[in-house]
Amino acid sequence: MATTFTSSPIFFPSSSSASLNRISLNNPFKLNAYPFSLSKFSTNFSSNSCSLALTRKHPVRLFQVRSVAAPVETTAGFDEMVSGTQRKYYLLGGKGGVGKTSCAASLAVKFANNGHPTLVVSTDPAHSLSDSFAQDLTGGTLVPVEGPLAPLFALEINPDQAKEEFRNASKKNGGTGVKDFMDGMGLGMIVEQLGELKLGELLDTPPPGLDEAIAISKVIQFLELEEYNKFTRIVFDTAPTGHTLRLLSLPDFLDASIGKILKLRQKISSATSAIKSVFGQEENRPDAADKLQKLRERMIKVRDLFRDTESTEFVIVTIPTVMAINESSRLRSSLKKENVPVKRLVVNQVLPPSASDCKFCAMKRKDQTRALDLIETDPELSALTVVKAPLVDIEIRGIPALQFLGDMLWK
Ligand SMILES: Nc1ncnc2c1ncn2[C@@H]1O[C@H](COP(=O)(O)OP(=O)(O)OP(=O)(O)O)[C@@H](O)[C@H]1O
Repeated sequence: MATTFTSSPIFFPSSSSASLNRISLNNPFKLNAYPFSLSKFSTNFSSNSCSLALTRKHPVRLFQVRSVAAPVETTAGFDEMVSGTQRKYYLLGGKGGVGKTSCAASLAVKFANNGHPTLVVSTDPAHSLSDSFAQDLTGGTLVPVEGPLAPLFALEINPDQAKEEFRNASKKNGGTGVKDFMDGMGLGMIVEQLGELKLGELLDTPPPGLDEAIAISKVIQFLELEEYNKFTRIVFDTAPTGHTLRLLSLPDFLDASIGKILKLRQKISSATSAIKSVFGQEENRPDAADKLQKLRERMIKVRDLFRDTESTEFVIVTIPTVMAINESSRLRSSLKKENVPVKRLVVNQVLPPSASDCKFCAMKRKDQTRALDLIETDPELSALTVVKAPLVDIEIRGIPALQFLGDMLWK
């Protein structure tokens, strides 16, 4: 017997009858990878919504359909993004709250629906992947995302845990613990040299961006594992702009610090056997210096990854406000200085055209147009491919909503 119940809204890209007409009564269509056939259809254009009854074998599902913005004209060049099976990395970043997670999640879903085994990673200390996918993806390990056609996995890096590992490795090799120990041994000169490194203090009061650097180096560590070989697309949902900018210079800084520590460690360990024991020479225990050396290598990989034009692209996400666009311009300038490849600028939450006489909307649209015009004259942004995504009238959460956003955005 058929059952009737309400489910989450499904979305169609336009309020126009043309869009809705595409669904004809006898025409089965695919929703979230399941075949449905349409049995009943009623509209109410005055409230911008309509109801559908969808039949899948016996049960009847009732959906609310909201009409939203017309699709945007500029295309992101998704064909180029999706082509090839060699691994590609997409880092999405921008000002806080502009829709980085929504855009990153929608891109990951689109890659997976196009056959790429995909990994979406959050390195933002304030994770929101679970909220965006409406699935529990926490835990700091690979978690499968239910819904897309090809495998999609999510990884939310726990920055505190990653930082703790780093702190432990470096303390054994010249951080505050060793400094205190050698101070007690009266090794003044070495203590002074260690003082210069200031790594202990750095980890006690980390500068913004350090979490992000360590989280990304943790991802690199994961990528060395065999189970990660299958991913041909890796999408990063990064922390807001400020973090990202500082992050860019951190790998070099940390690489230099770790390099110094390793050199110093070599000098010290040959000086006295007492000091040697501090650095963990016990049998069956991995040498802390090896761990530190690995971390250093990963930092170099992070730095190289950011700058590899063949495999990596940083996509700037913004919204049509003067403040956000100015910030995007500064971000692009810094990324350019650091040789990080950028080709696309996503302008999210653009008000769709409307025939209504809403004064607030008209003012807001004018304001957005002014901001959008800025992009055309901005020396940093004007050369980028600008992709606009409309502001939709409900929150983007869950796979169907991300598919909907992705289909408008990544074309
Ligand atoms: N085009 C859109 N239309 C309507 N709502 C949107 C759109 N894009 C994003 N949102 C909503 O805006 C909110 C913020 O989006 P999101 O979490 O993706 O931003 P963020 O840049 O990742 O934020 P943060 O900087 O806090 O990590 C969410 O509630 C999301 O559903």
